[in-house]
Amino acid sequence: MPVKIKIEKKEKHTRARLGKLTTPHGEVETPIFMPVGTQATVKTMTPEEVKETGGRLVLSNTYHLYLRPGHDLVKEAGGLHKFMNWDGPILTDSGGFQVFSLGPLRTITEEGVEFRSHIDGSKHFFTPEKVMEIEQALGADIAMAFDECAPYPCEKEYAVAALERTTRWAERCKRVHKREDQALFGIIQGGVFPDLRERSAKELLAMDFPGYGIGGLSVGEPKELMYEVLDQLMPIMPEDKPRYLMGVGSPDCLIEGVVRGVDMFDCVLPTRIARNGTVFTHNGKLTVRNAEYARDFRPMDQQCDCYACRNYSRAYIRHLIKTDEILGIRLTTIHNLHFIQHLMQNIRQAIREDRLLEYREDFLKVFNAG
Ligand SMILES: Nc1nc2cc3nc(NCCc4ccc(CCO)cc4)[nH]c3cc2c(=O)[nH]1
Repeated sequence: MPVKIKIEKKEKHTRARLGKLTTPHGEVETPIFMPVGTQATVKTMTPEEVKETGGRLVLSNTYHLYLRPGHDLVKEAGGLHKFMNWDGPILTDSGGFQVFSLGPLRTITEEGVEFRSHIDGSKHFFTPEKVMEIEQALGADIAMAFDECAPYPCEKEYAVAALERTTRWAERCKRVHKREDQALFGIIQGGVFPDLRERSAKELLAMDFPGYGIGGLSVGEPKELMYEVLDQLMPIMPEDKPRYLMGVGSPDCLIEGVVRGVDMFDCVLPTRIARNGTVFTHNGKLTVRNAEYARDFRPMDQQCDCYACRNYSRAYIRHLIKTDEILGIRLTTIHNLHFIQHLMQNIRQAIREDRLLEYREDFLKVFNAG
């Protein structure tokens, strides 16, 4: 059993759990936020810097690495860990979300998805079997099944068809997945329809995957609707398997997801907005590139002890970003990753002390007031 979760403590007033996720590349604490390294790098960060901010498990992406540099090249390099010099656990998403996001550039059939590369328009065909070949070549500790992520909004019939195909493709993934040191996670679909979510979960739980992604969310639906789907879905999830809410999220969504029993999260948000010159602070978001900070010699967040906040001012970081100096987005990235990991550390401590609801109230009162 290469990947398993051990629940250390259940929070008294919520469904939140404190756990330890064991993988072939080490053990990590949950709830966990996983920085996204789509093309085998957490953008602008060295692996040491990712670790320094608190990152322990990083994501990479099958679709992107298949297109560039190619999974065969990564395999030849000794696999993803060696290639990107990351000695901790890695999770690869299957590309289900990417190929479905290509819109008109893709054709879905029962066999698989024909799509055109977003880079050069060349034609490719992903089947569950092909995606398993790619993920096994990349060698992540956790590989996500090839699924069909229904858009939001969509007709219930569409969500049914996507759920049913996702179940059939999960079977096909499981049948060809042979790598013993890699855990294959199923992905639950079903759109925002509680009955479909329950059906998708039950069909995939019957296949006994070591962990489960909750897909089809954070695709444009209102946050309250996502929370409602989780309220209905989480009670039927097994206690002893990791629950991974894919593509989430912002600080409020992370807290709300943990309250509802989610163990694992990933999102490009912290690193993406950092490159646009926006950072999280305990008072909410701050766009440090704005003119109002030109002569502001305070740190980005006066309550933050990250490398960027200990050594540089808003004025300096704004100057770097305005002049396209690469150090600027490196500093905002370091800060945002540190901010999110520090939030997860506070959440884990609040679970230990059975005061997660108080923590949620205190954090959001100040964060949302900003
Ligand atoms: N295989 C698979 N992967 C997924 C990845 C996802 N990622 C999301 N949401 C991410 C949304 C997202 C995208 C960009 C930004 C930055 C904006 O500045 C923030 C969030 N939902 C997702 C659903 C699925 C899914 O069903 N199946």
